[in-house]
Amino acid sequence: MKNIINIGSRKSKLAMWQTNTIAGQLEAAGMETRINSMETKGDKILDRSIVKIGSKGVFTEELEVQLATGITDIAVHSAKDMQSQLPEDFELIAFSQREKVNDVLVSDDKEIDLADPTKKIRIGTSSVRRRAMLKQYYPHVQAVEMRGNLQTRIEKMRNGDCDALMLAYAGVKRMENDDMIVMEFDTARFTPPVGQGCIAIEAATNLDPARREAIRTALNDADSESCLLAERAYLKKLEGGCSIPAFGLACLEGEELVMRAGLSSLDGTRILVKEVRANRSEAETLGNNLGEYILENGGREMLAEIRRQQAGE
Ligand SMILES: NCc1[nH]cc(CCC(=O)O)c1CC(=O)O
Repeated sequence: MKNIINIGSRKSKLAMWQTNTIAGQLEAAGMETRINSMETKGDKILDRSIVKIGSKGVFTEELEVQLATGITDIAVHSAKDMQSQLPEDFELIAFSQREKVNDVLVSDDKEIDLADPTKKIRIGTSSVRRRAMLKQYYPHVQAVEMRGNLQTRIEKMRNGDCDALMLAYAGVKRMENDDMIVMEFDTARFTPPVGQGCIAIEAATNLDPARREAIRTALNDADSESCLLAERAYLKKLEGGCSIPAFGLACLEGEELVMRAGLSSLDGTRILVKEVRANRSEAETLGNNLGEYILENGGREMLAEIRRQQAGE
């Protein structure tokens, strides 16, 4: 019995899908698992945007308490929901193989066409990045604030709150709503946020090293890890989490990492973007340098303005 891996997870349907997938991989590697699911602060507060709830790690804090006390060995997260700087004594020990990373438009109206400026289309999203990019590339489209899980959002859309939803393909696919996808956004203009499509495994740094290694061997995808190290180094340089409209995507071309990342102003009128390449062994340096470049070329001022605007909201 003592070799059971205890896994912490949020209770949402997407979180449980991801956790069950991870548990399945551990079981396939010969380990026994037990899932300990809970509602976090971020799941309970649905009437305010994440920016306004204010505290960092609203989806992770309570899971980290369980890791620190040894109630759980690992916690399963969407990589993109993780802060770039984890609290001391915690680390990400594995990254899953990645799902398709792009955003999609979900609607009951198959005829919806964002490119037609005569149509008044309202798109539900709570993401500042998606809001800014929509303003940039489809200025006639209206973004409306929309939180809650995928099922809630689809319900709100059907109640008339909006005409379509902009979401990560990964979540839509995992919830088996991919039959409602009416458009796929290209990653060159709509570059996804750092970590999209990837599941990250968090542990306390005091986790038994043999357990840590066994878990990592069963779960870690080396290609995913290279990309995520670059992307997370970028976000860390910007001192960002999911509340700033930063974006970053690294892909492997052979042994070379190609990374495209940037930052948008909240109103979507300005977008900074840069693409760089390096050998995958330089993943973190690549992300860090790209962050430095963005900061030095207008990003620092843009970030300061974003933080002022968000503080005033
Ligand atoms: N922000 C919430 C969130 N966190 C992870 C996913 C989807 C799965 C993923 O991108 O890994 C979503 C939904 C969305 O943004 O549409």
